[in-house]
Amino acid sequence: MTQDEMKKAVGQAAVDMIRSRLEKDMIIGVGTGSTANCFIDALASCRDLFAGAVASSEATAERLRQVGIEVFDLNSAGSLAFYIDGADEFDGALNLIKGGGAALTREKIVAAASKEFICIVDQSKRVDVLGRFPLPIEVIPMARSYVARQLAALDGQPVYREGCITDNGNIILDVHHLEILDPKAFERFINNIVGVVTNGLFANRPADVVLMSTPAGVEEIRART
Ligand SMILES: O=C[C@H](O)[C@H](O)[C@H](O)COP(=O)(O)O
Repeated sequence: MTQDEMKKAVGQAAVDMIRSRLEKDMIIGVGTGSTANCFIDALASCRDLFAGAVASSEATAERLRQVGIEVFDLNSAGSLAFYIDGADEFDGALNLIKGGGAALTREKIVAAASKEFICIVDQSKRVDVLGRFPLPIEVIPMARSYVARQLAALDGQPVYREGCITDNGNIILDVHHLEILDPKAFERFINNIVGVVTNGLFANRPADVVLMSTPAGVEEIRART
């Protein structure tokens, strides 16, 4: 089974998980990336069962509209029933690293506004300790050098993502060579650096459930207690 086939399978599994819980007036949150795109494609078959979606990026909004799903502004949508999105890494507590596609800030906002976060990944995203994937940080452009110096002092190696401007008009620094042993504290610490908009750790709002695609099928993973 190829990675693309695993992404399609987990996109379909997420639709299977929520289909019977959709309601006519319900608005759901939809994430960004290649796995989220597979979810959107599978969701199209249910478009008459719910009102529409809030998108975590301009790219997702466009894809939702293409398959006939109405896109709502979060400010007029209220609380969302579900948020379905991919991730770049997840650990046993369902903490995530996200933002490989530069959509982390809007993703974090939509996740925060959602009652249940269903994360969809293939098995390559599972790690014991977060940090193998460089941690994306969205930064106000004028603060780029200042924030990079603060991050370097943490023993991380910040790398400017050349040519990437987020949907919010900001830049991304990817921090390499981290071993994130306390994701909740690290998320808060990075967010306290002046000039940081947000970082790609989802630890203070982790996923509620991870659907992980493997060649043998899709596993449902809940956090270890
Ligand atoms: O900014 C992008 C998002 O956080 C994505 O959810 C993440 O990068 C995973 O993307 P993919 O499903 O393409 O691996």
